[in-house]
Amino acid sequence: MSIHIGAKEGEIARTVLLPGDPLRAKFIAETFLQDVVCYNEVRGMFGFTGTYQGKRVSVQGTGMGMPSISIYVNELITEFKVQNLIRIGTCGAMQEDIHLKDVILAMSTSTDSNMNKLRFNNMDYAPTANFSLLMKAYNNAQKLGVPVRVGNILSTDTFYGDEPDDWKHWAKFGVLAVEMEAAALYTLAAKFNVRALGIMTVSDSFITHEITTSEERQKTFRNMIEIALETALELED
Ligand SMILES: O=P(O)(O)O[C@H]1O[C@H](CO)[C@@H](O)[C@H]1O
Ligand SMILES: O=c1cc[nH]c(=O)[nH]1
Repeated sequence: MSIHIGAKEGEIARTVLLPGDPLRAKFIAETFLQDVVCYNEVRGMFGFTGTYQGKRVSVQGTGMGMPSISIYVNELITEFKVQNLIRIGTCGAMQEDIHLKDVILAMSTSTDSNMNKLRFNNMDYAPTANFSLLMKAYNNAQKLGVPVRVGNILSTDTFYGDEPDDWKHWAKFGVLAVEMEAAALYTLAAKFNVRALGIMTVSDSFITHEITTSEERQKTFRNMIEIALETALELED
């Protein structure tokens, strides 16, 4: 048991899927896993362990933003010995050729957060996905027939920015989409020498101002979740 996760020793699998929304964790556990046990309800941040095609997998909500995910990731790694962390989130598209419901594998993350500036004495660190996880996820997406984009994303501290055009600067430099957690996840995974990857589904577009309906979200989240679970099958404990 850790401060924010009420699981007992051994109740969390070595591979954990990390949605921001704890209700997405519940949906995934109920829809995709067998023999499910809910190991955490602290703060309503549900965590479940079950099996997918016989493989033990956990799914843990992280909340929104880098301070929140950092708490869960720290505890999952240091207290529960988690080795593989796969974020499954939503993001906003910042390029014209990225559309609603597209799936993005975040190879690297830019950020406007100060967390790593503090950590690295005001110098820049480049949070990067684990290549083995990235390659496995890419190959599984191909096998499942799900087209994916691979590239740099933005992890922001501000869902509601002050200036409506702030995102355009990142877009000009090829950043694909924006979310709010991957930079912290990748940094902590590197710090503790474990593996991390972010898989994101586009839920809205900064270009067209379209947003997905809840039905569309549910259906397309399936693609991202299946990529993550098929990847989990290939990982050693
Ligand atoms: O859908 P999730 O995983 O929560 O991810 C995205 O959605 C939230 C903002 O609405 C942020 O957490 C952002 O990263
Ligand atoms: O952080 C996020 C997530 C989804 N869409 C956005 O625009 N931002």
